[in-house]
Amino acid sequence: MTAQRQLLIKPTFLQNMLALPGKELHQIMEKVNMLTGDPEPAGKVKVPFQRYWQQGIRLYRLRAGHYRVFYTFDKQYVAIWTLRRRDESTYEDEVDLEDDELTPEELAGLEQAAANARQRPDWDAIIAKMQPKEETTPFPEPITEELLTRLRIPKIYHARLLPLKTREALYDCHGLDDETILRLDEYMFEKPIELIQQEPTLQALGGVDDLLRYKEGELLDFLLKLSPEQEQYTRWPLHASGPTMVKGGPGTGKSTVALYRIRSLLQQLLQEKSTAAPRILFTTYTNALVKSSMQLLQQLLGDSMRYVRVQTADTIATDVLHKAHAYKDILDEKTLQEILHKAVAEVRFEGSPLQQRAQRQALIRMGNDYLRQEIDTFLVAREVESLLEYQCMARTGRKYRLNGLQREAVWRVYERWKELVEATGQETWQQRRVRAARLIDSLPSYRRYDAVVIDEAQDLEPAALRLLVKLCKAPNRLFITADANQSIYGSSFSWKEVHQDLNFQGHTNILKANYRSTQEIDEAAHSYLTYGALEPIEYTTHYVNSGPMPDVRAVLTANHEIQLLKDFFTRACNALRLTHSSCAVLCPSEGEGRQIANDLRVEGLEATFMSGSDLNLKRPGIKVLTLKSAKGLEFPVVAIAGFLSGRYPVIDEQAPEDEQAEMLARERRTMYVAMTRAMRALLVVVPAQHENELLTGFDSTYWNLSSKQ
Ligand SMILES: Nc1ncnc2c1ncn2[C@@H]1O[C@H](COP(=O)(O)OP(=O)(O)OP(=O)(O)O)[C@@H](O)[C@H]1O
Repeated sequence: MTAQRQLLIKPTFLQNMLALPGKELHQIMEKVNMLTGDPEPAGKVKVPFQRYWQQGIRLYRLRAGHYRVFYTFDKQYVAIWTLRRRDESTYEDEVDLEDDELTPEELAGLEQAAANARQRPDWDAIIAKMQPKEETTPFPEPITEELLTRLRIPKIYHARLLPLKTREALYDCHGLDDETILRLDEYMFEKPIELIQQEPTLQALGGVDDLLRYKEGELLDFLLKLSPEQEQYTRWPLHASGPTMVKGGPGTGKSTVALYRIRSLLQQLLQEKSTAAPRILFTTYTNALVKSSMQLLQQLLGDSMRYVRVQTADTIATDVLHKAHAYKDILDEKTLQEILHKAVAEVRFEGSPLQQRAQRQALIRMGNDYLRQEIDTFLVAREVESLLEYQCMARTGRKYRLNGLQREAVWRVYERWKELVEATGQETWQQRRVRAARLIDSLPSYRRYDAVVIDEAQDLEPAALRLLVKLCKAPNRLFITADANQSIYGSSFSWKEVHQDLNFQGHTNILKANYRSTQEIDEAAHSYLTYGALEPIEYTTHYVNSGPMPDVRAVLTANHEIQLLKDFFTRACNALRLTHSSCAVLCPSEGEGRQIANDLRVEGLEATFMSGSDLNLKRPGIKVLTLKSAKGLEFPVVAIAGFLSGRYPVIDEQAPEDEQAEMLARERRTMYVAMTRAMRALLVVVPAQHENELLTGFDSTYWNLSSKQ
């Protein structure tokens, strides 16, 4: 008897299943069950689907009454992709094949064709085929009460849906939620196999029973099937000799692995008799990421979520200060700028008049922005205690070299700045993190965690990391994910410099397959980052998805920009079978973002600007965000726009050249992060009338520039 393979499914198949009437459902479930025992092609019943094999997709189909089940398999699993009603007129190529039983030679020929297949399909041709050819596309069958009930479409929408006759009317119908639109669309018009291929693969651990429970509404979600490479990193043993770090380019699944790692840690801890009730801390960079991680963890852990705390490092730092009765308010931006101006104006230098003049000039050349960065992310965050220490330090990550005299000038300003800040009774975020990391040692009653998982660590300051390390009961229970090239706030530092426990030697792994973006988007973003990268960027070596090349378009006016965005979103949504809720515009600042959201609304598109602290990704319509607040998130369709004012990037032209280069590199990394949020379609809109260093360097090998201008 052959061993049962693991059952995997694509979301499209789940949608198909919902539409099945009861009798057919049982017939299909029997076939699916049978496939997990024996998926090998056999006679006319289970055959390779020739058209897709020639494109390199090893798809098979199985006859099941009035339906066909489309699936792939290997030694370990069977993955069910979709279910289609048999309709001889629609599937002529299948009918041809079906009548001809394949000989072993023909099958070998298909194997060869699949092996030789081009890696990148002709997306222009595929998309052209997906676009509606006529003005209206009628539904192939009427919408009925019975159908809506089977599809689990909420009763409140029925009256609105019953009179609809065309696809366009469905998308134009007000007051429907996106899930309803997509569910009906998917039922009426079959989704192209190329798009189903790009869907994540889910695990039905309980086999067909899980599918039946889903149909009954008892099971709401399925877990993602991780790759063997990812799986391995979720299982790093509890008793490893040191902390673990997982690196990897954007979209390689670092956050996903971190979340699954928690599940595995929890299972291990619960098995260990010595741990009463395990406590695990998961931290990530922003509140928006905290929210989305909590939702995923809830799905992953169910009731065991009670053992996990999800927070930003800053929330924890604040909590520590409250517990230590040492809380201070955070200084606002305006006061901070005034304090720095005052410190620079009042600072007294030592040495000869010539030396004093040289120090003053050094400060002027540096500019206040640079000085502020030096104080915040270097002197305060790295807890430099004396001028001597500062003079001897390697300033890792800072391009602009400072000689002894210049360092002394900065140090004197820093001393005055500290006094002025202290006089306000308030503090900066950097100071708060440092104080919390120190105070935690004086709080033995503050509960430590059995394990700490830190996501997006590249942007955490050393003090925040140190605090998190101290909160973990043992260094080998630390798990960190990071990608230096996505660092958009701080500059790089060495982990061991932060804390002796952060020694990752022998415990650093690199994820190499990108699951989020198409190969075309990821490669285009990499080519753009060539200037600005902090680490070599040739990490990613395998892509799961492919699609058309991303576009760069130049515009002259705001109106032109809005028309371009509107056209891009409409085309992309049509081709990818999505609604506008899957689209995002990423802008350099809140001002530009609000304006674009407003202009899109005037054009009749639902669009909302969302600030970093006010993200609601479930909200229908186009999301408009700043480049920075999109960190860690993802959207199927992304446009980067809002540069017409010519105000970005903000680079102080008075600053020394090295420093300007450093600022530009940071801005380019921010753009890179924004580009890599796109899953399937990406457009960058640049101003036509002025050159901008941030918006140059689009190589035509990777970017579609044909329509630039
Ligand atoms: N094995 C997998 N199969 C299918 N999808 C996956 C797999 N692993 C990750 N994904 C999906 O890929 C996307 C990117 O994953 P994730 O956010 O974990 O990547 P990341 O490396 O943390 O990205 P970034 O650093 O760019 O924020 C998510 O939608 C995730 O669900």
